[in-house]
Amino acid sequence: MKASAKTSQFIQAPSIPGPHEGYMPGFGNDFETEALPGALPQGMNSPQKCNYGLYGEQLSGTAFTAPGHQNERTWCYRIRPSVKHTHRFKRVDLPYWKSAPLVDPDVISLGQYRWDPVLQAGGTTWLTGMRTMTTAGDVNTQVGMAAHVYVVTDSMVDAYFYSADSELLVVPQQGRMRFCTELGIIDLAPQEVAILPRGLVYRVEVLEGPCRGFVCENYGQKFVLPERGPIGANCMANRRDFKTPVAAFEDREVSSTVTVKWGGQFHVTQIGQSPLDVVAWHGNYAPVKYDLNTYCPVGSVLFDHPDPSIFTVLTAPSGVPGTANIDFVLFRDRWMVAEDTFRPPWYHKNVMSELMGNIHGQYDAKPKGFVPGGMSLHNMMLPHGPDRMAFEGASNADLKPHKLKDTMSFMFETRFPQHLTPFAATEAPLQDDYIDCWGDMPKLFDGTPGVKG
Ligand SMILES: O=C(O)Cc1cc(O)ccc1O
Ligand SMILES: [Fe+2]
Repeated sequence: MKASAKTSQFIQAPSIPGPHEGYMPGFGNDFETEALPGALPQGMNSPQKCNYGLYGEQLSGTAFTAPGHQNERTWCYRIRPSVKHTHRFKRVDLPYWKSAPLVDPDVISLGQYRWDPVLQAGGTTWLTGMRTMTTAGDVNTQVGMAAHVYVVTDSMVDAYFYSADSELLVVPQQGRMRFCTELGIIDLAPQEVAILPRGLVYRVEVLEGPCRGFVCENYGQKFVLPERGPIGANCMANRRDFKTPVAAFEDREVSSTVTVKWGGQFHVTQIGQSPLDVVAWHGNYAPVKYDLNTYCPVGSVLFDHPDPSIFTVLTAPSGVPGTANIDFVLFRDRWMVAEDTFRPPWYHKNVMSELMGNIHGQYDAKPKGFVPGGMSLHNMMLPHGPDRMAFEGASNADLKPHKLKDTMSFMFETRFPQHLTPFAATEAPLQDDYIDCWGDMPKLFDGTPGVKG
C-alpha cells in the first residue's frame, strides 16, 4: 500500500530518540516532559515570566473540585496561548459524524445486526472518513457514546481537530496512522488502541494507508482501568503498558484550520500557525496508547464460561456502580481448558448493548460472517449467541486444552440502547441474512432424558 505524504515537522530535545519512540509508561500518572531544556517551570505552575517566552496554560480534564483520585489536568508551556488558535468559528457540515440523541423514525434499531467491512473510495481524512454506526445517550448531558468506523486515506495537512464533546478510543484494524497532538506524537497500528482526551488538539497523518478502524466516542466520564477485585494487583491491563508521548512541538507559521466538535456540531476556525506548539508540559491529563497484546487474560481454569467482563480492558463509569457508561472488552487469543463445558459464549439477553468489531482472525461464536473489519450489534435485551456451526462444533468437540489462535475482537458495551444511524441502516454493508445463522438451530429436545445432538 502506498504511503501518503508525511507532514510531521516536530522539534524535540536531541536526547529523545525520535517522535515515534518517545513514550513514557503508566496510566493516569503525573508526567513531566520538555522538548527544550529548562522549558518546564519547577516548583510552581505560573512564574511571572516563563522560560523561552512561553505562555503557561492549564487544560482541565475534570472539574476543578473533582475528588483527588479522579482529578485530571495538565499544565502546558506553549508558544502561544490556545485562545490565539480558536476563535471566530464558522459552522461546517460533516454529515457522516453523528451525535446522540439521534433517533430516526425510519430506522429500526432493535435487532441483531452485522456488517461487512466498510469500504470507501479514497480521498478521506480523519474528519471526512468517520462514519457513525450507532449513538447512545445524549452528547449535551455528557452521557452515552457513539460507535464509529473510519476509513482514512489522506493525511490532514495544516488542518487540526479537537472534540469538546468526548474522548475518543481509537481501535485500528488496518493501516498505520500518526496522531500529532499538542502533548506529543502517537503512532498507532492494528492491535493497539489510543485514547485522545476531550479538548486535545491534534492532526492525523496516514503512515501506511488505507487505514480502517473503529472509534468509541465517550461522552461521559473518562475511561479508567476496571477494578480487579479478587484477581488482585496484576493481570488484565497493567498500568505500565500504557504509553504517553513525550513533549514535541512545531514552530510553524502557516495558514491552518482548527475544526472543533462541540455540542454534536462542527465548527472551523482559521489560524496562522500550527497549534501544536506546546514545548513542555506536566500533569495527568494526556493521550495514551496501549498494545492489546500486553493484555493478560484471566479466565476459567476448570469449568464454565465466565461473564465477558473478565476481559474488560477499560471502563468508563456511569455513576451507577458496576454499570458502565462503556466497557471496552477484548477477546484475544487464549487457552480454552474448561472441562465438561460448552466453551464459546453462552446464549444471552443483556440489559447492556453490545457492539462488536473484529480486528483480526476468527471469533469463536461466529466462525463465518464476522470478518476482520466487520461489526455486529446485539442491542439492549436482544438475544444472541453462537451460530449453528459454532454450537454444533463446541457441543461435540473433544475437550482437551485448545488454544484459540489468530483471534482478536472487541466489544463496546454500554448501559444505553444504541440507535442505528441512517448510514448504518442503509449505506453500510449490512448483512440482510445475519439472523439466518440461528434460523435452522435444530430442536434437540424430544421429551426423553439424556444427551442429544
Ligand atoms: O459474543 C458476544 O456476543 C459477546 C459475549 C461474549 C461472552 O464471552 C459471553 C457472552 C456474550 O454475549
Ligand atoms: Fe452478550
